[in-house]
Amino acid sequence: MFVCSAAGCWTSLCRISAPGVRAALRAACRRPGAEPAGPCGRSRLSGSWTQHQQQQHQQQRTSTRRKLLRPGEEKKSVICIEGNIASGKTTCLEYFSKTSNLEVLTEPVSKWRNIQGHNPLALMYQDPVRWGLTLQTYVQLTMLDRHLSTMSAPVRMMERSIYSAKYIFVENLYRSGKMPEVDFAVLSEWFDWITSNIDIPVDLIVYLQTTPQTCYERLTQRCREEEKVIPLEYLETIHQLYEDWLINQMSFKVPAPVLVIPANHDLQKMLHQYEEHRGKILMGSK
Ligand SMILES: Nc1ncnc2c1ncn2[C@@H]1O[C@H](COP(=O)(O)OP(=O)(O)O)[C@@H](O)[C@H]1O
Ligand SMILES: Nc1ccn([C@H]2C[C@H](O)[C@@H](COP(=O)(O)O)O2)c(=O)n1
Repeated sequence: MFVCSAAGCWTSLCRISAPGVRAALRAACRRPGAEPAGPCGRSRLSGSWTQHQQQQHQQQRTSTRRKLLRPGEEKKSVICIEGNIASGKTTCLEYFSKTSNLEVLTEPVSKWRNIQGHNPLALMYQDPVRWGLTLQTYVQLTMLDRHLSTMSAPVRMMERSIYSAKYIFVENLYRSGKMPEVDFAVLSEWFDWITSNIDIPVDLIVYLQTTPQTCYERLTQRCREEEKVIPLEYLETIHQLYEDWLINQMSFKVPAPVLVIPANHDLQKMLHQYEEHRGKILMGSK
């Protein structure tokens, strides 16, 4: 059972600027006995839905949504586009942004590059041991804010998620010895609290599967100032973490079914694949 001291919570909530996060934290705090809404461990889809997966998925969605939907309220779907750095996520979102009744939310990278005149993304790449916690705390807050923002269309397609922030990037910093244990513990407790007390619906994960080499070439071509220090080995580690999470499903719980799209191809072939998979991506989330 979740219990909180309202006065204590308000003191700390006042410091949080993201309004969506503040509202959700407040709502969660007012819900003694609120049920944890953590990851559910659904499995991977490679090209097609199995009947069992579809039934399980539908049952889970129905039972969750039954509690939340009011009469006449529209059913909404959230699709998260996941993949390595420079795998083509933003390009994919751009393509789908022309779809009607769909909103796209890119990762708030501009915020990570500029918070009140500071650039925690650049600081993290320069000195991960010192600044990893700073960046990842802000990533966690801004991703939560993205997840909780009011939907303006029945379908939302968003870049990455609060889950990959923790399971891929925080995990990588910690495992590579670049995040002190105490920093990892603080971030983990925040993450566990959030995912146990706040409903973060994800209906489908689309995994853009690339080789690290392809990402390295695209990253070099994109030429983002902060990322010039990234070596191929970094992308290889991120790739392996993604594969263990979404393909092998042996590291962390997967919060939604996974649709894998091979993404090493040139742009034209990628757009063709998106068109080919459009139904599965948009209807698969229903
Ligand atoms: N299929 C593709 N083939 C070649 N270049 C691509 C392809 N998709 C994206 N790019 C380019 O690669 C870079 C990274 O793509 P982007 O969509 O920003 O990746 P992400 O959002 O995953 O970091 C950009 O310069 C983009 O124009
Ligand atoms: N939790 C995170 C999420 C992202 N980053 C870094 C990785 C990239 O340099 C940049 C944006 O990623 P992209 O959208 O280009 O794949 O942010 C991170 O360090 N931690």
